[in-house]
Amino acid sequence: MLSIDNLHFSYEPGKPVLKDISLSLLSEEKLCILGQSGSGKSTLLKLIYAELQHDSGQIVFNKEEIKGRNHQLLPGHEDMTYVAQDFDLATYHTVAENVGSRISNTNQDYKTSRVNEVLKSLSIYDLKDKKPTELSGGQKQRVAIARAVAKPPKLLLLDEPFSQLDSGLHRRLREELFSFLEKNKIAVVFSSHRAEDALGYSDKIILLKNGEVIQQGSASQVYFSPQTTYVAHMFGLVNILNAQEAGAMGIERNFLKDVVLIYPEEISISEKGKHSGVVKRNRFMGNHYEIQFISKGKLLKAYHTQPIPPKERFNFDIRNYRWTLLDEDN
Ligand SMILES: Nc1ncnc2c1ncn2[C@@H]1O[C@H](COP(=O)(O)OP(=O)(O)OP(=O)(O)O)[C@@H](O)[C@H]1O
Repeated sequence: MLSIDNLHFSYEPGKPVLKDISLSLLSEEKLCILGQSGSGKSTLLKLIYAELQHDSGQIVFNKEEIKGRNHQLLPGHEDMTYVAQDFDLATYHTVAENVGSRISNTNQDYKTSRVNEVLKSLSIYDLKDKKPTELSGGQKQRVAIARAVAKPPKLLLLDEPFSQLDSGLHRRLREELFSFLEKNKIAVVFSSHRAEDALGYSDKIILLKNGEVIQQGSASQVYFSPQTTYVAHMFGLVNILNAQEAGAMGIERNFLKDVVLIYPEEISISEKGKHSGVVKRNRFMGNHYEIQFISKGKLLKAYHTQPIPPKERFNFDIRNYRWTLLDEDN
């Protein structure tokens, strides 16, 4: 349904912001553009929506080329909706009016029931008679998303859809929104700087750094085979061992790669483990403890169900690891 080939874009001549971007998306698929602030996520979404004009490359949506802002009177496409970071709600209209604004008035009963269904699905039914000025940032964000899906598009573009929400509400809305999109068969391209959004909620991830795709694939491909330490660090805590430290752990050298990467959950603490370590400190993380320990002179981190007293010696096994390339930024 969407394919992008060799896309290049710059806001100012000679200062490329997106370089050689290629990706594809099938109907009903979910794609996450993952990257740190300034990596080019919003710019890529704006190009797909033809809010900007790409310098070269091709964007095809539903077999139609999106030629860019200079080639169409208004941005967008009838089968695509876009929720920007500024929401752009109509201030003098109620939440229900905003959400219904893209649904035709020809069948009022349908319109009312569809608006109510969407408001309930996104837990904002109670806000239906309020005006946007009476809402918090997170509530406005949900109203903007509700408006974008009330008349179901084939493709929804979401720029950092959970940025305004605290973590509890973020998890709840994320679950509600993605269930709604799946039920309504709506494909989505969304941007996030948070890897946990990408992991559980996308079929594909593209990882942007300084305007370039540094890796793309399914969530598990990217998680388990990160091409660089930068990619791995996007997913949180990792242990990185240089060749010498890896050798001391009995891990065979891979001469094409720089370092060994081990996720904390890949270290299992057990009496019969073939390595040993001494506990430096424990961190309580709610449903587990992060055990920081020294083994062969290297500080490592593992997860465990219980704390282990500092200075205590224990045994562990490394269940999985992979060699990868060192990225100087991480
Ligand atoms: N209107 C503009 N004019 C010039 N440069 C811009 C403009 N908008 C963004 N940029 C630059 O383009 C680069 C990519 O910005 P973009 O907003 O796409 O990144 P992002 O990954 O979405 O960041 P964030 O997560 O902070 O929104 C940044 O270096 C930014 O400073």
